[in-house]
Amino acid sequence: MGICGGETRSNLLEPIKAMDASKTTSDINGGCNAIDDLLTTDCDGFPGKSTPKMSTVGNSTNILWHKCSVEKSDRQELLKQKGCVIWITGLSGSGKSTLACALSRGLHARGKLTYILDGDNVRHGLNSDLSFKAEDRAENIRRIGEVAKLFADAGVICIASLISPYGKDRDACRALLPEGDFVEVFMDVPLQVCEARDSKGLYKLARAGKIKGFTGVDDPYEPPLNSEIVLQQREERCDSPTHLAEVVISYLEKKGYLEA
Ligand SMILES: Nc1ncnc2c1ncn2[C@@H]1O[C@H](COP(=O)(O)OS(=O)(=O)O)[C@@H](OP(=O)(O)O)[C@H]1O
Ligand SMILES: Nc1ncnc2c1ncn2[C@@H]1O[C@H](COP(=O)(O)OP(=O)(O)O)[C@@H](O)[C@H]1O
Repeated sequence: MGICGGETRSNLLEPIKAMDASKTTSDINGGCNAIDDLLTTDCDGFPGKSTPKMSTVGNSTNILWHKCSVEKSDRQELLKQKGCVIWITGLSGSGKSTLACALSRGLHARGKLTYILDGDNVRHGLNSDLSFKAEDRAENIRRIGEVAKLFADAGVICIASLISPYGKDRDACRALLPEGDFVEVFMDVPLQVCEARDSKGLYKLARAGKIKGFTGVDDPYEPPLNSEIVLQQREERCDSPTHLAEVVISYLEKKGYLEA
């Protein structure tokens, strides 16, 4: 990749300079002081003269990480919040989607940018190729974890709500993020309560043998042991979704995620 036809070096620098008057060109370009430096290093906007070190990740060979001078901290400053992932896990019917929505509403009302990745919804598109067998659930969780990481890097408070039944897969998603940025919320609702709610009629179908491998019925759910937040609901009617959302919002406030 080279400098595009008609664009001069100084043309290309203008948007960088205009971006943040408080930063020096050196700050913005990660320590590159002169245009000649820019041309011999991997700073963004210019190709390096030296051969860059290529990587291999999984089956992707000869790939190169491109760094940009607009960083996560810049986006967080713009949004006046810190990007993170709220990972809501629990049985079907435990109230994950309801909490995700109440949380999004509560944060939106405080001027905070959120985005929900709901298992059910993501399975309508990106993950529509995945079934509910163990390896597909693992892949569902992995992909949602990776997408959530991108949202957090964008500075967004990303709310992932999916059953995510396996501890190993949840922990792998946690490991994708910096310490503290993955907040696991366990909807600790007994199977009997979820089954009594049965808002989609899926438990009934599972008990009748019409859905095979339904979580909690004939497929496992591994309760998390070290969640940042545990929301216990022992009866069908207990804390309102708004109240539960407030518990999560208070946690985020205390940990400094609602300011840049
Ligand atoms: N076999 C089986 N087991 C569990 N759930 C099932 C199944 N088949 C379909 N559904 C519906 O899919 C929703 C769960 O999708 P997830 O992506 O959250 O599941 S997982 O994390 O991959 O286990 C789940 O939604 P929620 O009720 O919101 O959890 C169900 O609507
Ligand atoms: N805090 C709550 N108290 C009582 N009922 C709830 C609560 N949260 C959700 N519900 C009800 O439980 C059912 C399942 O909620 P849902 O959010 O769809 O769960 P999940 O996404 O875990 O399957 C719905 O009928 C919903 O109205």
